[in-house]
Parts: sequence; structure tokens; C-alpha cells
Amino acid sequence: METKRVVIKIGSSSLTNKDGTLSLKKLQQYSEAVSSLMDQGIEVVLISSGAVSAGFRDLGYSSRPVTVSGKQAAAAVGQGLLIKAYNDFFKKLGYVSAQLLLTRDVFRNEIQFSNVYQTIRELLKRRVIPIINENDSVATDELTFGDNDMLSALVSGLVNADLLIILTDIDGIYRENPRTHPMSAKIDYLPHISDALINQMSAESGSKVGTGGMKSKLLAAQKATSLGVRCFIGLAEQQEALRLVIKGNGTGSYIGSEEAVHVRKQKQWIAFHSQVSGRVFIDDGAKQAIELEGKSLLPIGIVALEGEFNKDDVVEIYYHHQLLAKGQINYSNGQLQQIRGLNSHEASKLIKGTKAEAIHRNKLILTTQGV
Ligand SMILES: Nc1ncnc2c1ncn2[C@@H]1O[C@H](COP(=O)(O)OP(=O)(O)O)[C@@H](O)[C@H]1O
Ligand SMILES: N[C@@H](CCC(=O)OP(=O)(O)O)C(=O)O
Repeated sequence: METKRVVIKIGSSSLTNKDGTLSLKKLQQYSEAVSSLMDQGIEVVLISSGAVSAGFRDLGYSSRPVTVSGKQAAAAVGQGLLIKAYNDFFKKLGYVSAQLLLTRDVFRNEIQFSNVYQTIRELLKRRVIPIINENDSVATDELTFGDNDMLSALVSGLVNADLLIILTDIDGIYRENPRTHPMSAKIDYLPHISDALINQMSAESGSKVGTGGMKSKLLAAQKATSLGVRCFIGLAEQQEALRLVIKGNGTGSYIGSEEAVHVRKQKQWIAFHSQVSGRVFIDDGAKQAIELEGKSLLPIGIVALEGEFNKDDVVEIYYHHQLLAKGQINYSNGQLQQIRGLNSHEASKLIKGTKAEAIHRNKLILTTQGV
């Protein structure tokens, strides 16, 4: 399969000098490597860390701050410097770049989620390079993506990328952290990432500047592959190295298969970002219809409801105690209470002008699809 659109995440560890400050030389190398992909006609979305590294010195810290407020203030100083450096390098290379700063709540809001998609699509259409970072200065613990690894996975799903490239300071995934276990074996390819593997991974960073270590990269790769996006984790500073990554010969580890199917944008939002407002419990026939036949959920198959919800809210679909799916509902709980167990004809007599389905199949995602 031809690789036409990639999301590239560059971690702090790949962009910094030994003293933790931003390395303009490294930033220039990555900008050149990205430009060479653009020259080949490949669309690139960049997820770049580095705001804290770029800002802490000007803020008056001698080393990278460790407090949340210190990092947030450093990011506020550094993000402008980071994006200016990228803009300048890309301009010299003949490209325009753009900045998007995102927080977790942007993804939770269906309209904002969609707006992010529209903006990136328009930028890519115009051959502009979107450069995305978390909006660190306003993010709170509840709102953060955890780190930019997860942000890059969610963006790769949103834009239906052919490949998510997570660039870091190590040449791939090892069974154990090679900094502490030098004899550890490298994993070249993983068809998928199991929870067991994630649990045994270290969250330790190799440097003082990185966040999350290999664990957060594997969590991100697991999310990306569940959204139908293949992943690469490893090294690629130079142009040629990045080209090799695209060809499948990069210095690192590959995850997922080319046959993976992208998940539709609306289903991604329902599955991974929406807030659940209630539960519907369904009977055997409805279970069979949604699970095995890929059908919509009709009111006739609903046996009970829980919670208060409105039309277009997201609810969980249960069969007894088993969570089967999530979906965006066409009725409020009050309306659904009146028509549950009824066929479409009977239901339409009670509630005029509404849809036959309680949840349309295009707005329903099964747990087996990674909810
Ligand atoms: N099993 C592992 N395989 C490879 N690297 C690991 C592993 N466990 C922990 N690490 C550490 O993860 C580091 C990369 O993560 P991190 O420092 O957060 O980078 P980044 O800034 O690119 O996000 C490596 O330098 C390495 O020390
Ligand atoms: N958003 C922060 C970096 C957060 C982060 O995830 O860092 P890293 O693990 O190095 O990719 C910054 O720009 O400094």
C-alpha cells in the first residue's frame, strides 16, 4: 500500500541538547527530513514536543522545571520560540507551517473535534505543514493527553494516516529498558500490542526531558492500531532515514498491518472521546443483530434503560452485565421509555417524525472494535 499521509511525532528527547535546551540543529534536521517527504508528495502532520525545553532558560530556570506551574510557564515562553524556529526552517525549504495547540477537552467536544479535522484537512489540501503540540499552559491533569505520544495517536486516527511515526532517542522497542538491561532483545515487528506487553514496559524516560518512556509509546501505538493506523517507533533524524521508515526499512520497530481498516471519524469520537450519559440494555435478538449482522439497534430490542440522556447523547449498550457497544442515540430516555420493546410501526404512532432506529449502525461501535 502506498503511504500518502503520515503523522510524525518528535519527542523532547529528540529535539534537545545534553543540557535540556532546544537544539536548533536537530530541529533543522527534522525540518529538512519532513520537507523531503513533502517534496515526494507525502502529506505530513507534525506533532512536536519541545515547548518546555525551548522556554525554561528565558523564564529564568537553570534546568528544566519539575513543577507543573514551572513547566506550564516554560511552555508559554517556549511554544512561540519553537514554532518560530519551525516556521523559519520550513520557509527556507519552501513550505508554510501552521500551529495547532490542543487539549483533551477539544477532543471531547464533538463540534471542536470536527473543527480540528476540518482545519487539518484544509491545511493539508494547501500543502501546509500542521505542527501540533498540547496546549501545556492551560492543560490540567484531567485534561491532558498524558503526553504527546497519545496525542499523536489520536491525531493519526482523526486524519486517517497511513502511518504514525513516533521518533524518539532509541532505535525501537526492547523487551526491557536497554538503558538498565543492556542485553535486552529488540522487537522489530509486532502485529498488535497486548495489554500484557504494555504492563511490563517501563514508563521511565531515557533522559530528563522525555515524558512517559516506552510505555506511553506502546499505549499510543495500541490506540493508533485500533484506529486502523500502522506505527513505527524509532530513530530517523536525517532525510534518508525518514524515507527508509516510509519504505518499511527504518531503524526501529513497526506495529500493525497494512490491511488494518480506518475507523470513521464519528465512530472514533463516540468510542474514545465522548462522555457517556446512560445505558441501554438489549435482548438476545438485538445482540445478534448489532454484533453479528452489523445492523442498527431498534427500539424493539431494548429491554431497560438507565440514566438521563437526550437525543444525540452517547450511551453504552449492555447485554445483561456485558458491555457490547457505545452509540449515539436518537431519542431521549423519556421517549425511549415509551417506545422500547415496540416495533417501528407502533413506535412511530407514539412519537411522530423520528427515526426508526434507536441507534443507527453508523453511530454504533462495538467493544470488539476497541471501545
Ligand atoms: N522497553 C524499552 N525499550 C526501549 N526504550 C525504553 C524501554 N523502556 C524504557 N525505555 C526508555 O524510553 C526512552 C524514550 O522515551 P522518552 O524519554 O519519553 O522519549 P520522548 O521524549 O521521545 O517521548 C528511551 O530512551 C528509553 O530509555
Ligand atoms: N508538550 C510538552 C512535551 C510533552 C511530552 O509528551 O514530551 P515527550 O514525551 O518528550 O514527547 C512540550 O512541548 O514541552
